[in-house]
Amino acid sequence: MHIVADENIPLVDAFFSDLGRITRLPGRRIDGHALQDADVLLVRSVTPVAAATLAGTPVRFVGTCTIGTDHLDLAGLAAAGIKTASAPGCNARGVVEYVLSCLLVLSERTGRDWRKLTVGVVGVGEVGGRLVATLEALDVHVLRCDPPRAEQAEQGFVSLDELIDQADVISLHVPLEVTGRHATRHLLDTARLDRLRPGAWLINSSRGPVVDNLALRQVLEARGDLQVVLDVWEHEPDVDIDLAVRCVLATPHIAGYSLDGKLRGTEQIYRELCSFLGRSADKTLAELSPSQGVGTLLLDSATPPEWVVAKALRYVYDVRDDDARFRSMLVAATGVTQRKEGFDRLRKEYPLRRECQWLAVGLADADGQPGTGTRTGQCERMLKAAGFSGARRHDLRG
Ligand SMILES: NC(=O)C1=CN([C@@H]2O[C@H](COP(=O)(O)OP(=O)(O)OC[C@H]3O[C@@H](n4cnc5c(N)ncnc54)[C@H](O)[C@@H]3O)[C@@H](O)[C@H]2O)C=CC1
Ligand SMILES: O=C(O)C(=O)[C@H](O)COP(=O)(O)O
Repeated sequence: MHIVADENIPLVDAFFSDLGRITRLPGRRIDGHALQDADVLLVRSVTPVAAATLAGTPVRFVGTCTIGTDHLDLAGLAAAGIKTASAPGCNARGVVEYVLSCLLVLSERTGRDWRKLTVGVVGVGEVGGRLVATLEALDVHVLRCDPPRAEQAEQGFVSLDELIDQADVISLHVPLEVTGRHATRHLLDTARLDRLRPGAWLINSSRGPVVDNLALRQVLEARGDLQVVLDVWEHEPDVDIDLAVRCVLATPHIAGYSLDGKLRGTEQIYRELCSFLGRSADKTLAELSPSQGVGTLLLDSATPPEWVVAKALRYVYDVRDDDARFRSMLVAATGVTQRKEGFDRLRKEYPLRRECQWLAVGLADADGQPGTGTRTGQCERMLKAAGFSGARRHDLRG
């Protein structure tokens, strides 16, 4: 069996080499020509796959090691008898940590405490659902908007227009759907962007075209009060530089780029392929992936819990690093080609990032003894709510 795989799928050899011969290619260079004798195609989000691309090739299975599937023509591939698989939820936690980091930075920049704001989450699936759960566990007031779920008679949702009227912060987590009753392309158009509350924060880490980028640039030119964070862009990797400079934070589609998230994506597609082939999936991520955490961070259990949580979050992931790298690439690039290459390079060479679960947070008092008292309890509770499952009272005396 011949497997053609995007070169940016980690552990592809470890998982798939027993199943067949693997050819690794840059995702944007995978086309019909490269698949002439391929049986299996493993992609990431940058490779559009239509039935026409695979016509005349032996490909019978297409797996994307991502959550999003908008780059796959699912209906066309199914009609052509080609099995498709994706990796639901694989990097959802990374996106939640990205959004939490953005909230910390926006708080610092505006002087508004994010925990006292109303956060509107649009799209309450794998990512949005985890974000809602985390924010609510941190006692943040959340509004949920998900018309497809609301239509299933589920309770607790508001319409998008109600959310826009009431939310101080809007975070988008919908799939990109170009057609249909719940289409999301340009879900935020000029009319809705104009109606954002004064000083609203908008975070888009879903897909670029969910926000009309030209309209957003024009609205930002007129409204300096809005605080916008974009991780995803219309026409990626060709980023509108005039829009990027108007964003408080701008990053190159890396919200979900924890190593853990990428590895889970590889494992999920390995399992899907084994099931398609009728083979048992005998390899596991637990055996193949790095098992070590990112160390221990000692924090003073007598300091306010929100400081403790902010410090631990910054230690694990700080979106300002990605923002700085992206901006310096945009400034250094001369012309569109270099900007596009720079966008892809930042993603390909993305630094090691682990998730909060891997950081052991030790809570000790100023004398190095395990924290006691109400505040330590609050710190522990908030750390666990934020995802630091390894938070403990720590004794420095050994
Ligand atoms: N920037 C990044 O690195 C990443 C981006 N993503 C993007 O985030 C998207 C969401 O991911 P998941 O939560 O895992 O997807 P999901 O499919 O689990 O959840 C999406 C939710 O959006 C809802 N929805 C659909 N149309 C809607 C509409 N018009 N208005 C409001 N809600 C609507 C659905 O009912 C569903 O509950 C992905 O499709 C992908 O495009 C995902 C992972 C990483
Ligand atoms: O999983 C998704 O959906 C994402 O948006 C991924 O973060 C995309 O990563 P790449 O596939 O573009 O590496």
